[in-house]
Amino acid sequence: MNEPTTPPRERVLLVDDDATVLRNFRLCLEDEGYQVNTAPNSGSALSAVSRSVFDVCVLDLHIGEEYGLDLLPQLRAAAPWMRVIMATAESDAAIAVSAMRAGAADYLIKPCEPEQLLRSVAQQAQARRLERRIDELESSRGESLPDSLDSLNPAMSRLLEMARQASETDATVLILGESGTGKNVLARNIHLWSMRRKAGFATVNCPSLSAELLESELFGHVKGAFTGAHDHRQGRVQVAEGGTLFLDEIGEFPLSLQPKFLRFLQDREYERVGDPRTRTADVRIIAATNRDLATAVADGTFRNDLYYRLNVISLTVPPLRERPEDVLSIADKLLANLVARYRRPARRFAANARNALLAYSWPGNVRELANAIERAVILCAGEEIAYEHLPFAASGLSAASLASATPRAGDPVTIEQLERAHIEAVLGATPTLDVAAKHLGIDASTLYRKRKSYGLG
Ligand SMILES: Nc1ncnc2c1ncn2[C@@H]1O[C@H](COP(=O)(O)OP(=O)(O)OP(=O)(O)O)[C@@H](O)[C@H]1O
Repeated sequence: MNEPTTPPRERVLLVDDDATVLRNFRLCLEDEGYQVNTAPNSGSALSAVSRSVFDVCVLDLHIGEEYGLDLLPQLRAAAPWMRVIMATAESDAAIAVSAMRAGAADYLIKPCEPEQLLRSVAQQAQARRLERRIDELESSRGESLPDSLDSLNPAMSRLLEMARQASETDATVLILGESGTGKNVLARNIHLWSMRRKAGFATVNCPSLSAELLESELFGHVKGAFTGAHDHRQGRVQVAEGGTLFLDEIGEFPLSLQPKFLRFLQDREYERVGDPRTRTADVRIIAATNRDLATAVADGTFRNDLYYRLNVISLTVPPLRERPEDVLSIADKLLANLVARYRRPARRFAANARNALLAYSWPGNVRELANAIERAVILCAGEEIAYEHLPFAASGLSAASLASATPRAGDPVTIEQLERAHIEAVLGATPTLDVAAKHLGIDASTLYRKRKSYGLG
């Protein structure tokens, strides 16, 4: 049976002085769903690992005049969890052994085929995923809910109360709100508060798949139903039997599949792809989106009848800037989790860090806050996280200018910050993801991943 096809989310750093190699490796990995950054020399590689958290690094042995083996221990010291793949030429193959002794996880002989690069990166990404899973399980032992929810903000408290009430019924719930506000977390909590908690919670990520693959992901298929269907496969609906089916980013659900999904929503009846037998399912449905579904209905990209079927109980999660009361308590909770995960010494925030966390407007919501704290936990060598450990300091922004900061070309900001601002502006000025992707000159799935990683709605 095939595994569900979720794109990898690992972050990969490519270190090489050859721009063509960087470009080719980057495209090849991005096509598979990795988030990729490149560094043409040691200085920018070390600066990248001090700014972001990478899971895998592909490090060339000769970076111009510099020697990859000299950089390896520095990278290992700055990011001990990062798995380094040493790239060497055939003639340097013996050096690969020294690299492995110095802590490299694997080596790659260049020039290599895309499949070899992908295989090696996938192995290391898989190893990181397993390590993270073990860390998460260890740090959540004894806790009943992941990211358990509470709030000091009146609007958010009301929303949580409604969500608790809804969880006692089987009513369909539609969760709305900007990207990164915690819609996934709320959906999972509703499941855990409900009578269905002992059964499965299955997520379907609507935009990451074509209509054909999404149909098979949801409802399953039989062997030979289409080219590539080598095995029978149960769908997410069946995985969620007795429990909850969560449709993330329902606003991107393909129009052609909406009638079949509407019927499923009404009658809980469906057929696997390639199998005429009608099956019934016992699942509770939760859907989420950061799109304005009423506008999508008006544009003709979302069916009216499906919208009304989904919109039985709708919960709109407020953006973080509208619930400043929650920033520090979420930050403290994230700090505790991340410190346990990375085994770092940080225990609290200094006053200047707390003030900066409160002053910033968090356009990427809780996801941006979580990223900022993850980075700070890694950078902070002592017990107290200070202002300089936060990303604002790396951008050269004063605490006073945080609330209104929009980076422009030439500002002392990273390429990622500029890219984020540009993507945000283009998304705001275009009607759909496809049109925005055309403007940006990238494909829609790359834009989808970038939007997610930057926490943009
Ligand atoms: N109350 C919370 N406490 C701790 N972490 C949280 C909380 N809410 C959200 N997060 C974290 O913030 C990140 C974003 O949350 P989530 O994926 O639920 O947002 P979302 O609104 O579903 O985003 P998107 O629209 O992009 O799918 C996750 O890493 C999640 O664990």
